[in-house]
Amino acid sequence: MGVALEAVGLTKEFKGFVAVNDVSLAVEKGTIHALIGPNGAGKTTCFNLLTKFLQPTRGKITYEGRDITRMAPAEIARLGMVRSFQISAVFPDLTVLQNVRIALQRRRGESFDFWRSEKTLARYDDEARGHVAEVGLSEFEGHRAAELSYGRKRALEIATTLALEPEMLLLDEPMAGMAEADVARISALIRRIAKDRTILMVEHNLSVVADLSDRITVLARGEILAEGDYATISKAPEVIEAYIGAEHE
Ligand SMILES: Nc1ncnc2c1ncn2[C@@H]1O[C@H](COP(=O)(O)OP(=O)(O)OP(=O)(O)O)[C@@H](O)[C@H]1O
Repeated sequence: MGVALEAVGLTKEFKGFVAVNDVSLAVEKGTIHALIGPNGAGKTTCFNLLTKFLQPTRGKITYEGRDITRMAPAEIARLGMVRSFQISAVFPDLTVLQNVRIALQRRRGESFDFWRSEKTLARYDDEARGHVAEVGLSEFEGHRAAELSYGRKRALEIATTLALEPEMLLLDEPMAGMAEADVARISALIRRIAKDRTILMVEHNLSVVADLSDRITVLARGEILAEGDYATISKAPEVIEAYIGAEHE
């Protein structure tokens, strides 16, 4: 299928402290790739580098073969690589459908004064309903976002991200703060949206990682410790040691 996102020699130093050290990884198109590791491993820093929220000290990042190392997050979003939950703000007082409609409007680069013309916006409704259905929120389309359960808010955030028509989604701990029932629902949702998209996620919940990921990169102390499918990495002695060691730190 080919590579969607690739990092070569990615390094980030904070005042001499090396948070990410010479990390190279390739996310294959059409796969779910997870970035895991014990606390302080450098996952968030690495994720912020890949999504261009941080500038690397050294290294190169390419998306679909294009050098994106110096690009801004908005530029790479236009190329089809979108980070969820940060870019797509949810407006609590607007309904589910209105929130997705606004995201559609933003994608088209149209004016943001959505309150003026209900008529103009009505033509987005069909498309918005499609995204709402894709994340399983159809019966809530008229509910204010603020009224939704935590898990459904996350589903709405994903819907607003899908409105940007990403080919690749970067998910930052999609299961964080989720109740057990929501974990199952969001997992199913991620699997569904991954059918024709590429996904890279940082996730702490290892059973979710085991369940969803085609490939996993394990970081520890800023470096890649192991890479492979879950069966492979969960058996690797260095991975077991890093997780156990981290518990005792
Ligand atoms: N802006 C910063 N300035 C200085 N040090 C930083 C900065 N951001 C991160 N670090 C350090 O880099 C290391 C890696 O942090 P990072 O947040 O990337 O790890 P993580 O794997 O995401 O951890 P966690 O699972 O606990 O969120 C940590 O030691 C952290 O203190």
